[in-house]
Amino acid sequence: MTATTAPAAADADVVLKVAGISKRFGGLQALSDVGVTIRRGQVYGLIGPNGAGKTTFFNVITGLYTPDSGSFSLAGDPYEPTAVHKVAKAGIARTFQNIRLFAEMTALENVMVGRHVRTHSGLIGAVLRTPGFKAEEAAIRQRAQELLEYVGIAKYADFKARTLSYGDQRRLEIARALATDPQLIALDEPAAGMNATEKVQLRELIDRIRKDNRTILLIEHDVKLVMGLCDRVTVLDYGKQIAEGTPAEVQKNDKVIEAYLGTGGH
Ligand SMILES: Nc1ncnc2c1ncn2[C@@H]1O[C@H](COP(=O)(O)OP(=O)(O)OP(=O)(O)O)[C@@H](O)[C@H]1O
Repeated sequence: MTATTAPAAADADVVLKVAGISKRFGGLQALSDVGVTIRRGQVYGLIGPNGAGKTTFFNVITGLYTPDSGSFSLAGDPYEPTAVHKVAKAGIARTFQNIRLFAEMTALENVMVGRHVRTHSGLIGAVLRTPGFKAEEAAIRQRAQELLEYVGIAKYADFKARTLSYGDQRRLEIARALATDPQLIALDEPAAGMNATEKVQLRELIDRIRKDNRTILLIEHDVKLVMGLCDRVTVLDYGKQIAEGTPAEVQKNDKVIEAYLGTGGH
């Protein structure tokens, strides 16, 4: 391979590339020049002590916060993370630390809402119930049902979201995110509040999503889960990226030990 073709080939499987992200809240520099490169099929972890900037980073790349600086590309195309719906359309789906489902809608309907990001009939079609809308709606319903099966909660399809257990609500959020056919699925503390059995099941699900060649960005406080699951990890501390590498590499990093692991975890 020649030197000129190598960079292009090396970048061909890059899903998310962000560089130079900075974000200040008043006098607080929440992110300073943070960048990540995430490749297709990777589970990429973002860890760091409380207040390190993980959620801010997530919020910036998913359009909730406007960064002060930074460049963004998704599957080789630049994207502007200026609004949540634009980011979803561009191909990043996310879940939230505090689950955000439509509590009074059924599990199936929650996933169908996610699918609507990729539909065409729009609001007018929905109101007039045009034939095109009805056919599309049937396809959406079927795909939503398949996704509930995929995450293991098909039997709750007709249950209101609020009646599902905590672990199942998190699975439902993942199904809804997958319904958008994302290039990247960003999971914000998916294991928070889960018991040991639920964590094992979550790990299996994330592994399965990866094997299906999806790409995952993960914020997680459970260091064991992150280290066992992720291909690469970035460690933030006070808004700065203090380490990047494989789990084995970052675990050995002195700055990480001092800033994070050495404190006994958070
Ligand atoms: N909207 C905001 N306005 C002002 N300050 C904010 C805002 N969001 C976050 N911060 C501050 O930015 C810093 C980084 O917070 P962030 O929530 O990103 O950290 P984190 O790593 O996700 O923490 P945790 O693990 O506790 O969720 C913190 O000092 C926080 O208080």
